Amino acid sequence: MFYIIGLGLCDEKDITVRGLEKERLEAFYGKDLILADRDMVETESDEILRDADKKDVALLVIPVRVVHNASIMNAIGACGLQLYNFGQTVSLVFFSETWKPDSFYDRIKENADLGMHTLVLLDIKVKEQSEENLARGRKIYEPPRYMSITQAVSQLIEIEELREGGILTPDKTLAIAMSRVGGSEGQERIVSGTLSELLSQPPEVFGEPLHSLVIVGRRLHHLEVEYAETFAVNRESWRSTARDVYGCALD
Ligand SMILES: C[S@@+](CC[C@H](N)C(=O)[O-])C[C@H]1O[C@@H](n2cnc3c(N)ncnc32)[C@H](O)[C@@H]1O
Repeated sequence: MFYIIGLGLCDEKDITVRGLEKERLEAFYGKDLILADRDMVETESDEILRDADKKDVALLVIPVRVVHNASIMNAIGACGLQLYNFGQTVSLVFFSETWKPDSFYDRIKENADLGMHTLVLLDIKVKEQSEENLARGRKIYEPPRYMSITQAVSQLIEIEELREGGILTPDKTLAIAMSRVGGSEGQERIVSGTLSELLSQPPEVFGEPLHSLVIVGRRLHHLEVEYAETFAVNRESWRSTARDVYGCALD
């Protein structure tokens, strides 16, 4: 008996299918298992059925319901900045000697021109193969790497120096570093300051990965300043930058 399992997403090469392991499915349904994604079931199942002996084939569709997850895209509101005032989210990838993609800068600039905050997601490298292992087809993976806040801020400043758009000025641009937002007791860290203040902090200040960074936009309400001030490296400079550089009306 052949079974065609129709799921929203699945990949015959990958043993994990939406949390169901192929082996477990096989143990349950028997060895002759064909995994098919929904499109395949809809468009190619006839072909699969033709290939097999029709009387021995059953199409089994497992109903899937999407449960929407919590996301950093809204959890970021924990920093005190108004979610309505965020612009486009950007991703910052690990720079190498030869590869320094900087298109994120244009997006931050577009947000900055509208006075909007920018959520910067930091690169993570998990289950990466070295070029050699990849070329030789060896399934040996490098240790996981997570971009730190210090590295992210350095990369932002490096590109600012190249592009000179005046949007990521070390002593004048406010930012909020966040890690393990929504994590269990004592894991979440939120640290606010100018880019140069964040850059001068020792790594332990930012806690364990995952990390994200928010670049504060000019459309800054005094309540946002006051809330995020509770996380400031230096409350006085946080307030004075918000007042003098961002033009925020503070007492
Ligand atoms: C590839 S993105 C995936 C985002 C995920 N799909 C979500 O919506 O939360 C991974 C990046 O999101 C950010 N991130 C995810 N969870 C986070 C958390 N709890 N705290 C801080 N940053 C987080 C980090 O920048 C991390 O490197």
